[in-house]
Amino acid sequence: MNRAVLVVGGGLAGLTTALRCADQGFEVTLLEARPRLGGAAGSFRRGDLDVDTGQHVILRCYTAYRALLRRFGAADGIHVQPKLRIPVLRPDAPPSVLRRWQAPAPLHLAPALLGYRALAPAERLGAARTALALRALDPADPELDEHSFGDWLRSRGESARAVDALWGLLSVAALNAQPDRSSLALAVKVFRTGVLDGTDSADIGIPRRPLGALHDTAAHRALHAAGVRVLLRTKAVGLRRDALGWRVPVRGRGGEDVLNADSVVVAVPHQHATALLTGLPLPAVPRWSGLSAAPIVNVHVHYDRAVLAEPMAAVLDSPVQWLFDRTAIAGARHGQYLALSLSAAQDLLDRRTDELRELFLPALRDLLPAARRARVDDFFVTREPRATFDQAPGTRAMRPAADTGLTGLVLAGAWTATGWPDTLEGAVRSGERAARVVRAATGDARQAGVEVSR
Ligand SMILES: Cc1cc2nc3c(=O)[nH]c(=O)nc-3n(C[C@H](O)[C@H](O)[C@H](O)COP(=O)(O)OP(=O)(O)OC[C@H]3O[C@@H](n4cnc5c(N)ncnc54)[C@H](O)[C@@H]3O)c2cc1C
Repeated sequence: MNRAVLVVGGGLAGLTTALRCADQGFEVTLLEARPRLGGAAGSFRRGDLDVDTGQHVILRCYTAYRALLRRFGAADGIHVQPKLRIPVLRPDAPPSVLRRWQAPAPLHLAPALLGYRALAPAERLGAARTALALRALDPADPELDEHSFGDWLRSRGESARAVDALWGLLSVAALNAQPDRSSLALAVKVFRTGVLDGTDSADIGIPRRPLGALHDTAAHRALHAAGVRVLLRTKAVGLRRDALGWRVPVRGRGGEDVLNADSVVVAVPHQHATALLTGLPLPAVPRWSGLSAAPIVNVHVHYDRAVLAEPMAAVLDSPVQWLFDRTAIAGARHGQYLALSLSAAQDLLDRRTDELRELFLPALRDLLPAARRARVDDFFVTREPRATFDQAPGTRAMRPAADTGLTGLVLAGAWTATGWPDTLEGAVRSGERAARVVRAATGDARQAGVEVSR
């Protein structure tokens, strides 16, 4: 068996690939261009605060991601609520709560839909009917990916209010796109796997430690224990093959070098993969070059006192979308530190911090009476212009398989063809798949359980 595997990219996809390949007996080197592991799901320090590059939320149905955290010895780093409960705030209106029952699916959602005060009673009944129709759709049906979620909802008779205040409330956060810009196939995946098919699938998990503690510190320990060599601040700048295997020129703190490997797993975002693989005969590259990116903006507000009584809340009829209390997670020593997660944030990305301050502080005062009397001690903004790929109709055909068709060259990443949206769960599943392809191509394909082209 050819033993040396090089994994390029230390996000969740690369971390998973590296661990799985090491478990299979390969000699694994993991390259990461940044000084830390975790990719899009990391943290940085600002004064006394540990700030996540973007607030992340998981669902109980993220089984692969949660298994990876267990492998990191960090399963307690996420608190999963015992039963789905989402407070929904509106300015000048009493809050609603979306919650589930302990009943067989889809009955578990009856109270959430029928008691949801943000919709009129007829809209709630309509939404219950739409949920049943959605449950009959197959997310793997390629035809669904040709349509937008918004068009499909309207074809079912959903009102603009229901699209916005119920379906969009969840799908914008899950797909980082408005319903009219979201692939119906991916929306079906989100609502079936994430909400409708299992009683407890949608129970929400929120990190109770900074993402860096989970995906960098704890990941390093697991990689070390598995014998993976980790090279940080080391960027792959090309890729070529000769008779002896793959050659990967890299640039790092020590200057330039060329690393050799029998297999290379490219686990970098799609734009980087395109640049890295230029010149190789890969028919999938022109297809995935059609993928574009969508931004997420986080607005961070540190108040001198508590203003939000919930660990998190969704918001309607306001520029605020979702609110998270990050005080304890970030190690804030006083007051309350909130993060506002703003998905599909194309309109906010280029606005100056003082403009966002003028927009969001009054919006928070409208939602949270205690914020009207509170002093703002810190206000800052984090912007991720390429947070996810743009999960629009037609993107299914652009997402490549792990197996590139070139022996020993494998793809991973949340943007590859996982069937999942661009999420932590998709990233981890892509890494698992990539490790199976590496093994199949170099060793016992039958045992790996995958088909590989040669
Ligand atoms: C603000 C924000 C909020 C999000 N919220 C959620 C959420 O709530 N729930 C959820 O499930 N998902 C969420 N996501 C999506 C989730 O973070 C991603 O799907 C996932 O982290 C992607 O992992 P990945 O390994 O595929 O890619 P990445 O995390 O992008 O990792 C790729 C790595 O490759 C490295 N790299 C790139 N080029 C090179 C090179 N040439 N050489 C070496 N290294 C290289 C990069 O530095 C990076 O570390 C969010 C993302 C963002 C940005």
